[in-house]
Amino acid sequence: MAPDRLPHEKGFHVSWDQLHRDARALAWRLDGQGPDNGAWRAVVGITRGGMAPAMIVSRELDIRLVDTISVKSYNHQSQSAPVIIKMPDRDLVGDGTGVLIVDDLVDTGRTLEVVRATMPKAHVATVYAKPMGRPQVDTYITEVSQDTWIFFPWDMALQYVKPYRAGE
Ligand SMILES: O=P(O)(O)OC[C@H]1O[C@H](OP(=O)(O)OP(=O)(O)O)[C@H](O)[C@@H]1O
Ligand SMILES: O=c1[nH]c(=O)c2nc[nH]c2[nH]1
Ligand SMILES: [Mg+2]
Repeated sequence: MAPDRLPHEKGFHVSWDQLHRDARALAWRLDGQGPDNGAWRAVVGITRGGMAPAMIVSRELDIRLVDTISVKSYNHQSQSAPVIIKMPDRDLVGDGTGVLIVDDLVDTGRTLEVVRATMPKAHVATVYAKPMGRPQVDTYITEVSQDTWIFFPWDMALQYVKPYRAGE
């Protein structure tokens, strides 16, 4: 008998193509929503996962001022307290007015809590969101359940999979 469940049923696997489409959708949602006649001043990507969507958003919205904030917290799937190990240029971001902070996803919201505290007036956008972290995000595209692990294309490789009904 075939198993009731596919392997990784609670895994959400994102291809480069899917990420590109979802990050573009995020950009289009943010278009015209900035505080200066709809414009955004700068993008700050949260390293490392936020760098790919930050690049796509800044490209779509023609934002040339792009910086990063580096946060370390997860080691594989276990999290410790997030620590900021590199700040963006303070003269560029100020209190965050007109700044778009971009990350690939919010899970518990701990990373964004720490980042928000450094730029309280910034707008926070992620491509994916889990319910616990949603209050930390102003704009996101796709929500997945809390017990789903999102697998990003930079963490995966194409490989052979056995047929669903493998011969005994
Ligand atoms: O909402 P949270 O529970 O804080 O988790 C979300 C953060 O975790 C991941 O980053 P990670 O710390 O794995 O680092 P990376 O981006 O360098 O891979 C992800 O890219 C988010 O930044
Ligand atoms: O690749 C990842 N997928 C996730 O679902 C996740 N949650 C926190 N950090 C994460 N990293
Ligand atoms: Mg990250």
